Amino acid sequence: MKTITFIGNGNMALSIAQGLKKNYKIEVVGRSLEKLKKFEEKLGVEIEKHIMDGFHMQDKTVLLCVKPANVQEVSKLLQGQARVIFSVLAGTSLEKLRTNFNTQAVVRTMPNLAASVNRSMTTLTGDINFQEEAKELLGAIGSTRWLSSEKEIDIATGLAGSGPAYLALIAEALTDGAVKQGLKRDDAMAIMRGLFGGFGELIQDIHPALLKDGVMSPGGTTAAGYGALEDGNVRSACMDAIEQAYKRAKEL
Ligand SMILES: NC(=O)C1=CN([C@@H]2O[C@H](COP(=O)(O)OP(=O)(O)OC[C@H]3O[C@@H](n4cnc5c(N)ncnc54)[C@H](OP(=O)(O)O)[C@@H]3O)[C@@H](O)[C@H]2O)C=CC1
Ligand SMILES: O=C(O)[C@@H]1CCC=N1
Repeated sequence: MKTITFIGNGNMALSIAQGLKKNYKIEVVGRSLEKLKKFEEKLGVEIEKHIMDGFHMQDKTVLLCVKPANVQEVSKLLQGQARVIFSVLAGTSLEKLRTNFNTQAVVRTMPNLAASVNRSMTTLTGDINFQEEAKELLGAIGSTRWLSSEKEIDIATGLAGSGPAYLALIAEALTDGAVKQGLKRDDAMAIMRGLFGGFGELIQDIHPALLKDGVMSPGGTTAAGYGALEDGNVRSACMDAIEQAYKRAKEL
């Protein structure tokens, strides 16, 4: 079994490790043995645990899962030259990764929180020689799409990386709206979850505009509600959200 070396033991590392644990041996490098043990407990399989300071990554296949602000601090603690680093760090350029880390190759990846349920939409870019390996590795946690530039992965970060948070806002707001009109909270939550489950399937094959046309009856309830969303500038706010997320990715 091939070994994947996670550097970082946070949420994203755990979500990805969940998807990989059946087909790969997992090694995790962190700052505290206690946290590494908790990671192992949550993952439910035995892992190799290593402290970051002085860790040798010679010829290893690394999944870098720390925060963008940790790059310099973390890189100073590591020794040896990695075979390849797959980074999940938002907005952190290939150049910055190559400058800080001793590695033969670098690929940027942008998974999302659905990695924990094997349904991540992960975008990829970087060393073209590792395109197939990146697709196979990150394909274990959902769908992948290789992009041809860093600009594109920074934009996609706003769409699919941050996207679950934006959709969660919509989900919570619609549920609150139903509660405000008198629906019980438990019922509203169950209905909202059913809505998102079915919508997730539908949107795979139908253009959003056609899906909307199919729901909206002349003079009906959907048209009434849709008008309120347009009055509230939801469309424009969604487009601004992607713009602001992209802008932020470039600053990281
Ligand atoms: N959350 C998400 O939905 C997504 C996140 N990402 C990216 O994933 C990366 C990790 O995010 P996430 O897992 O959510 O964050 P977490 O906060 O859960 O994990 C961060 C990890 O970095 C480690 N760390 C923090 N500070 C330092 C430091 N100074 N030196 C060494 N290690 C440090 C933490 O160690 P310790 O446990 O010891 O504190 C922890 O293991 C980020 O770069 C983010 O851009 C990408 C896509 C989606
Ligand atoms: O908010 C962030 O910066 C990270 C990247 C995408 C999702 N979470």
